[in-house]
Amino acid sequence: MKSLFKELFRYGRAGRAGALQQMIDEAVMLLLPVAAAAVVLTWWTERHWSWGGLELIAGLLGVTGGYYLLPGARRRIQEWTVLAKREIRTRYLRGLFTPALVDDPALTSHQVIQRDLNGIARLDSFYGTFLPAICASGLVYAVLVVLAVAWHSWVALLPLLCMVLMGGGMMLLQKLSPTINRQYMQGFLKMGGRFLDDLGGMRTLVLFGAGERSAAAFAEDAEFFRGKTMALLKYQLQSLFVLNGVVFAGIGGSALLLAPAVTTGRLTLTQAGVLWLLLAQLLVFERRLGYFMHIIMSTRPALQNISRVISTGETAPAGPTDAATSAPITTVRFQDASFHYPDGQPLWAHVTLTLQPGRLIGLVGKNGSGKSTLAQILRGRLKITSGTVMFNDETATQLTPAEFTSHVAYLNDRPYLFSGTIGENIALGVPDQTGWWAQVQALGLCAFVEALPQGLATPVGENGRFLSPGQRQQIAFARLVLMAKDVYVFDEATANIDAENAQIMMTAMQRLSQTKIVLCITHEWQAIRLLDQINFLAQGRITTAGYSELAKDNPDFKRLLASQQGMEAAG
Ligand SMILES: Nc1ncnc2c1ncn2[C@@H]1O[C@H](COP(=O)(O)OP(=O)(O)OP(=O)(O)O)[C@@H](O)[C@H]1O
Repeated sequence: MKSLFKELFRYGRAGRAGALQQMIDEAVMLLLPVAAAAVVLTWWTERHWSWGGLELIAGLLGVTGGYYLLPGARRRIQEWTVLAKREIRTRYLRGLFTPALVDDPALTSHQVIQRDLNGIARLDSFYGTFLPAICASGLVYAVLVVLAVAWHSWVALLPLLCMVLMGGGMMLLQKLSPTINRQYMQGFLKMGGRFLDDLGGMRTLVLFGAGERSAAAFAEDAEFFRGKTMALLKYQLQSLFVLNGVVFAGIGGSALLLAPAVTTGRLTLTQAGVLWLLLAQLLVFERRLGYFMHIIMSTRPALQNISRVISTGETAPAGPTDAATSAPITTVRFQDASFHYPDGQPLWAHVTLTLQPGRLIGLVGKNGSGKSTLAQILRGRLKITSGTVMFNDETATQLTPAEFTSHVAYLNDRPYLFSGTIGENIALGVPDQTGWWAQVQALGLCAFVEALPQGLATPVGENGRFLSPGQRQQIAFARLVLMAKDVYVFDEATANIDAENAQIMMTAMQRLSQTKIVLCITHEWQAIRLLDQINFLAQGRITTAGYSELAKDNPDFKRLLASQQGMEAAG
């Protein structure tokens, strides 16, 4: 928690000094009513004006009046808050786009929006409440201690006692808090995730007449969230009850304790009044701090995540193009490699295969045999559980996520297109905007663009919905080729597109494989036929051979082909 506060304090540096000035000034202002009370009490008990008190009031008014005459004096805490939040948001968003976090399961869009960006918005309480309250209570407590020592009173110990009582009460309640906060956040994220999902798939819901079922599921999530919100509110009210109870007991109790000191003459009424007012102010600030701790506990998961994303962003290179790119990868070798998911049986074992440019290499196997898992290992997203994977002379474990991103390109059957034009989508990552179209044409990709009236300037619509799936795939393929990677992994990239487009894609893969490592993962008969070398994955083992050899000798391969041909014949 301490390091979290330290980290928050370092943001918005340009506005920090000004904000601290305003905090100190506001804290000093708190002494004004105390000085005024001292003057009034002196006049009431001794029938003369306390000139010292009046001078103090004049001095305080002078200092604070002078400060407030400065332009923007009252807005400095607010300005710092805005600056710090802006910096945190910028660093967080930059961190989100580091290669290491691109596929982080804790950073889905609704988690980013609901938990983290919302968490940043709630940081107002840190800059605008917590720090001013710390500053004010520090000053008031220092004055209280000095006066209590000078007047031989022990009341300066009372705020410490109250703090212990508040802390104890809060700690007891906070034993419950992690569970309550976690469940509340889970409910919030689940409901938000379903909302975004339903919004994205609204047409599908309508088409399948599943709107009512989905509404019922949403209502269930909303009810869960409502229950957890009520639990959180109850817990917050209980905390407030503890905080208020201690504050009021402290204020009332201190008055009762100071009264005998006045009656026995150990303190004058003015001294007792001054001590009591300082105590009351201090306790009110302690209450504010207690409540702040409460808010910070509920924002903690977001803050921890924000801090993780920011530090990953700061330590990793800003993007794939900035990554330390070593020599091009010309060989990838799996040597006696095995893999299993933490909760599963071995998926495949003792795999040995070599990937090099010069021929189109395939990875073939039936659904669930572990092909995509192997692709994730090639991308550095997963690690094998035994054996070795070598990229040139380096083991996969030596490569950083950024290096994987800079060397390995991946395309599955669900690429994302942006709402701009075809040209903008293809040239998305191209720094030099000239000459790229010729590269695309050389692979035989995107020839359909020539027949479009607007050519490359044709809008693609939201996620490419004005285009056919095959056209979308070609654009995504071309976009990757222009990034000039060394290893290309096509994971079922020709699934779900028509035969003509699939043929174009396969031809482009063949051409690309002359200079780059290309691995085509597929279980489609039409695509399998075009592979130069097939790594066939069945029963957890890989057999490497050509098409005709496998089709002749391997019963599992024959079965896969037969079922594929059957399915394709059935349409
Ligand atoms: N993160 C995961 N945790 C546990 N098991 C997983 C995980 N991802 C995949 N699996 C399981 O591993 C097995 C292999 O999955 P994988 O996606 O690699 O197969 P595949 O051959 O690519 O299948 P398909 O052809 O359907 O894409 C499946 O049984 C799958 O359920």
